[in-house]
Amino acid sequence: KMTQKIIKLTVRDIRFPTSLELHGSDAMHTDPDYSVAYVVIETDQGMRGYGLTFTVGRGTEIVVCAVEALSALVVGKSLEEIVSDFRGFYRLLSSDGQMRWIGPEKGVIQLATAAVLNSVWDLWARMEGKPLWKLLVDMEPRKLISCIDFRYITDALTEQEALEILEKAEAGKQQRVDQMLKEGYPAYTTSCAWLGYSDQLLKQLCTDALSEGWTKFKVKVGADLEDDIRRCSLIRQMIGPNNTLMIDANQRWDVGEAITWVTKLAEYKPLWIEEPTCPDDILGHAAISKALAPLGIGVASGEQCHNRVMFKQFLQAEALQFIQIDSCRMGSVNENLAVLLMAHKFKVPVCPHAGGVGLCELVQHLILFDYISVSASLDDRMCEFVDHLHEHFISPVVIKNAHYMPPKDPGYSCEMLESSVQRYQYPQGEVWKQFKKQRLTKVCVPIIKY
Ligand SMILES: C[C@H](O)[C@@H](O)CC(=O)C(=O)O
Ligand SMILES: [Mg+2]
Repeated sequence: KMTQKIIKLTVRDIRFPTSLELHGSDAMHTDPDYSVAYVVIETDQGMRGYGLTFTVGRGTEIVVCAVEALSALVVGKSLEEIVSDFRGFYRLLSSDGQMRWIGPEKGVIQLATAAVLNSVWDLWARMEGKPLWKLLVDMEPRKLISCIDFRYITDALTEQEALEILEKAEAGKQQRVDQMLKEGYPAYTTSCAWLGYSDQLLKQLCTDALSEGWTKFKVKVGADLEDDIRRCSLIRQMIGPNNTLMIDANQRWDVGEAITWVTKLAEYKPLWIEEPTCPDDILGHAAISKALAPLGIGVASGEQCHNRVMFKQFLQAEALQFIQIDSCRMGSVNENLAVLLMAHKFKVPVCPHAGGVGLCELVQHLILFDYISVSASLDDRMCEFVDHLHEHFISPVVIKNAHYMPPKDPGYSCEMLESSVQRYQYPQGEVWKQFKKQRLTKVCVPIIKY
């Protein structure tokens, strides 16, 4: 099976008009249309692998172009060739002598790398007949290590150290698999409190979430302090003192501003402030972490952290207390493995970013692997959940009692319903043609203040 050659790669621009109802809105992304560059690879024997990367609307066409530019590096290869030297293949994609100039390993080209490699991992897991998390959990530590590009991170984590972490976690692995199959992985919800939601909607969604068993909630902040105080106070009252609250500013502030603003929200006892400032400002995050530590508030970031080298520095600078990996921002599973192992060495809990479209479906595999094969701990750990657009996936996430239940279907859970792909393809899908016809260029209610 593994000798099958990949003979075709297609990529499509799929957009969902989520901005109409301000789903996903935050202080910086006021009108996101949750979207994906959706990749399908096909072998000479008709097997398919599915992959995607997430975007928020305009610009997806640029990611599609970048995927097309990478496709020549994949088409013609057999899965055997790829996975027998996955590190080499990762490098081929991320360090192509000409294309690396438009990165390297960041921005659009890294999103495209993620989409392509996600489809390769999906194909591999399908060929093995396992969900991706199980493929990873069953893999020999040495084989896992051979998928990681350690270039630029050996000052923080050597191959030998990574191997030792994985070998040490072999003990008790089966028990943790059984536990996950029974209980699932703990999750928190961001669905109640997008920035553009009214107080009434927030209350309704929070009431529903509490009745469904959610105990951890994230609220968007950062556009207007008075609004933040009102919303945080409302949600804290609703969830009570013992449930967990997190706040997310999506990069809105300068460093000093972040410290003063969050100090004013401290009485609502947030566990973390997420993305307080520019996602590239490592020393800024370190300063914020230091200033907020006496208030018991940690700093979380990662959804726009573009590669392992950035995460390495955040860890070295003690700039984050929660690491938020993302399945579609960095170089797929390969690069996420490096970050999970570094986070473990630096003793920083991983709480993945999910939501968007497809991000929950994908990242659940990585966090299950983290618990079973790396961290062996659930302390201070939880995976984000957002309740949008799961109906477009062939194997949507299963949430039970606020926990992710491990996926059972083979693959990386990336495959979308072909009917959804056709309907939402931009701009030719029926949904977008309809908007054009009605000249309804998606008018958003401007309730977000600047
Ligand atoms: C634009 C996205 O919805 C973003 O707000 C998501 C996010 O920050 C999160 O889920 O965390
Ligand atoms: Mg966020």
